[in-house]
Amino acid sequence: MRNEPVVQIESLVKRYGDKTAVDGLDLVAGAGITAVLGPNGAGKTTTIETCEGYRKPDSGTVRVLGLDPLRQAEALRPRIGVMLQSGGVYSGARADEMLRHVAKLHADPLDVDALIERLGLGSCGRTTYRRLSGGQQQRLALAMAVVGRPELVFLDEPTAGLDPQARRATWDLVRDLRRDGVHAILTTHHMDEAEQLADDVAIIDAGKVIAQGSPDALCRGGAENTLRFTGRPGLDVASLLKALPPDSAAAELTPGAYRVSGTVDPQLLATVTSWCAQHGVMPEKISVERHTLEDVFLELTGKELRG
Ligand SMILES: Nc1ncnc2c1ncn2[C@@H]1O[C@H](COP(=O)(O)OP(=O)(O)OP(=O)(O)O)[C@@H](O)[C@H]1O
Repeated sequence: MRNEPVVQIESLVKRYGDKTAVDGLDLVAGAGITAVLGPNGAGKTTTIETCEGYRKPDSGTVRVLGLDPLRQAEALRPRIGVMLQSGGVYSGARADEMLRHVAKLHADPLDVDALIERLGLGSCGRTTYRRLSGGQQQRLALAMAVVGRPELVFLDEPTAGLDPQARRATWDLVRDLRRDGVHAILTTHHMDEAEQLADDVAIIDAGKVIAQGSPDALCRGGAENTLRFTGRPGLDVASLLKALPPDSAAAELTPGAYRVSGTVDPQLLATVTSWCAQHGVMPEKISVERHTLEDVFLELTGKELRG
C-alpha cells in the first residue's frame, strides 16, 4: 500500500454559472476504498469528474496518484479506471467485443472470460450494448473500468438498479480488487454499500466535506446511541435521568416503554440496570441500538439519501 494519498483535493471550487457546485472542498483519500456519500446535488459527481480530468476546477488543487488530472492526463489515464454511466459507449457493439477491445488497450489486463463469468455477463456476450438490460449495462461498465487492472478505480453508483444477486457479485469483485491492492473512490446512495465496502467514508453536503472517517468511527463519534427497555409503566424518569451522565436523555415513550439516549456504553448500561435494581424494577427487553451510517448521515445533513 502507498504512503502518498491516492486522491488529494485542496480548496476545490467549481461553479456552473451562478451555481457553486463545489465550495472549497478538501478531501484526502488514502489506500483502500473511500466512499463518497451525499444528498442529491451535493457536488459528488462534479468532484469525481474533476479527479477524472473531465472538469476544470475554478480554483483549488486536485492530485490523483500524485498527478494533476488535467496537465498530466496522459500519465494518469492508464493508471485509473473510470466506470462511466451508460454514456461514451457505442451502442451497436457487442458486450464481449467491447470488453475485449478495452482489455487490449492495456498491458496486463484481467482475464476477460473470467471477468464476464464473474459478473454474470456470460449469457449476454453476443448481445449488442443497446439491447442489454440496465443492470447488464451497469455490470459491463464496471468490467470495462477494471479490466485494465487500474491502480485506482472510480465507481459511480456501481450497484444502482442491480438486483440483490448482481449487487453481491459486484461487491465481491470490488473486495477482490481491494485485496489485489486496487484503490477505489466509490459514490453511492446505499449506506449498506458504504458500510460493507468502505475503509473510509466522506460525507459531502453543499459542496464541502462535512465529515470523514471509517464507518465505525463515524457511527461511534457522530451520533448518540439508544438504549431501550420495558418495565412497569410510570417509572420516575426524572430520578433515572439524575443517575445518568449529563449528556443523556430518558423518556417513557409509551406506557412501560423507556428510551435512554446519550453515550451508550457499558457504564451507562450498568447505571440503568442498577437504578432499576434500586427501584425494584425488572427491566425487560433491554436493547442497545447502534446508530447506522444512515442515522449519522441524516443527523449531519438533515436529508435522506436517495433510495
Ligand atoms: N453541467 C452543469 N451545469 C449546471 N449545473 C450543474 C451542472 N452539473 C451539475 N450542476 C449542479 O451542480 C450541483 C452539484 O451537482 P453534482 O452532480 O456534482 O451533485 P451530486 O452530488 O453528484 O448529485 P447526485 O447525487 O444527484 O448525482 C447541483 O446543484 C447540480 O444541479
